[in-house]
Formats: sequence, C-alpha cells, structure tokens
Amino acid sequence: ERDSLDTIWMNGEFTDWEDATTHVLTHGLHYGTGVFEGARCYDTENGPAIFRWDAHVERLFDSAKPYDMEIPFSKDELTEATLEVIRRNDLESCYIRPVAYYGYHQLGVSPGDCPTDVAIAAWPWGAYLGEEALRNGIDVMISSWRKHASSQIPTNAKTNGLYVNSLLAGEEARRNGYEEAIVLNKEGNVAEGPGENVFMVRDGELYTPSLSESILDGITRDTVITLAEERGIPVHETAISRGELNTADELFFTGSAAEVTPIRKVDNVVIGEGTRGPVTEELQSAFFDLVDRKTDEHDDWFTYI
Ligand SMILES: Cc1[nH+]cc(COP(=O)(O)O)c(CN[C@@H](CCC(=O)O)C(=O)O)c1O
Repeated sequence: ERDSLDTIWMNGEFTDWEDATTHVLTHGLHYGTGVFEGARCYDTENGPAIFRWDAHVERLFDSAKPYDMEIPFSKDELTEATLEVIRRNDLESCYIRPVAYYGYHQLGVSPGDCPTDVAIAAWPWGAYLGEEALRNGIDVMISSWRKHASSQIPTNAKTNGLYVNSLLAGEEARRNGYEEAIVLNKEGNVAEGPGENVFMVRDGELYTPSLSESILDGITRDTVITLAEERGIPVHETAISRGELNTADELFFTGSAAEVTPIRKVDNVVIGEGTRGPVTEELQSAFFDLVDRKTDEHDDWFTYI
C-alpha cells in the first residue's frame, strides 16, 4: 500500500510522506522525549470511523503533562488533521499514529527552547499479532525484564522512551520462539504486555491488573471491561500474581493494535484448553461486532470520517 500513502500531517501542514522528516539532533530522538497514540479507524457498516478517538486524543495531552510538553494545537485541530490525513490517503480501515516530541533546537536533557513538534500518520495495519492469533491464541513468555515502576516513570503516560522496555521484553520472547512477552512489575506481579494489557478469566469472572500495577490505562482495556459488565461478567481490577497465570481458565491481550488476542500458553504451560476460551471468544466477538457497528451501542465512541 506504500504508494497510495503519500500524506502525513506535520506541525499544521500536510506533507508528502518522504518530506516528513526531522533533524538528527532532534531532542526526542536522543532522549525519548515524546508521547504518542495508537488508534484504529474501522471501515464500519456506517462508513469509516475512528474508534474512541476522543479518549486517545485526551490521553495524548495527558501523556504530555509530566514532561511540561505544550502541544501547540487544540484537540479539535488534531482531530480535523487526523480526519483529513485519512481522507487524503484514501484509507477506510487504518492505524493512526499521532506523535508529539521535543524537536530540534538544543541538546542536553533539559529541552530548553526546543519546540514541540507534532505529526499524524495513518497506514493499513492488520492483526497486530497475526490473523491466526486472533482465532487460536499465541504463546507468550514471562520476560526476564520487569516493567518500570510507576514511581520511577509515569507508566500511565504513553511515552516514546518507555518502549525500549517493551522492545527488550518482546524481542527476548521472540528470540526464544514465543510470539510476545508478559512483563511483571517490580513487585513480581503481572503488569502487561510490551504493547498490550492483560486479562485473565477464572470461574467465569474477569480479572485485570489495576492501574496501580504500573500499567498503561488502556482504552481497549476500558472497552472490554465495559463490554463484560454489560454482559453480566464480574470484573476485578486487582493485583495478579505470576502463579495465577498458570491456573487461569483463559488469558488474553487487549490493545488498539492487538484488539483482543487470546493467549494459549505461558512459558509453555497450556492455559485452559490451550486455545481461545469461551469468555475470550464472547468478548472478542462483542468487540468486533461493536467496532464493525453490527450493534448500535456506544455510538459516541465513533468519530466518522
Ligand atoms: C504498554 C502498552 N500497554 C497497553 C496498551 C493498550 O492500550 P490501548 O491501545 O489504549 O488499548 C498499549 C498500546 N500499544 C500501542 C502501540 C503498539 C505498537 O506496536 O506501536 C497500540 O496498541 O496502538 C501499550 O503500548
């Protein structure tokens, strides 16, 4: 699809893909000082629509706060720019990547007079962990790397620099023949995946690490919690120990990219029946029916192009 992708919005202008560049002495490149979002536009029955865009753009601004980063555009301006990027690239279903970062002016950890640059790109992105994974689940490994503690860095901010931890964990898993990692927090309890939140099903009830477990406040996590509650499935936001993963009936990841991806093995221990579990399937179907607009619930969660 590369040749059909030609427009990126950058600092208020629509730019050709190859011209959307930044200086090698950009602050964010050296110190990870940027914040970003990942959202999906779905080609729904009522036309292309971004899922929970308001929550994503809200989180982008929230993520910038700990770094005194002033995003020099309003939420409405970023929304209009995003819709226009999708239109200009003739995309119906796509993945949207807004990023705000300290730009080029000076180096040294303090950003000083560095500008805050903002860019928004969109591209087609299929199943994050593969189509087959959505059906049959994936094999994960408990990473030897721990998640940063929220006392060391705001893990509820989607900070560019945080993702070296995600790379260390995810690549360690793939090097060892697994598809993805689960990362424990410094207390040794379950935090999340490198780019996903984690859910566990036990005796028909849903468990997921609470926000105090050094995790990202996932929008898909919030969606699945809502869908479960609407279906009378009790939800517990709590600490989950590493040992509880082995005796779980079902496990699954959630994320804007990962959507709802079942986990069938952890460190080669089979979870439940070793495939997508019934509660996972019920919530995954509810999620996809929702985002495809096969149901008309939560219409406020959709920003039509
Ligand atoms: C660390 C982390 N935890 C949880 C989530 C799920 O959050 P939410 O998307 O709001 O449900 C994500 C999103 N990971 C994004 C980046 C993926 C990438 O590879 O880049 C995503 O899913 O867009 C994370 O990066």
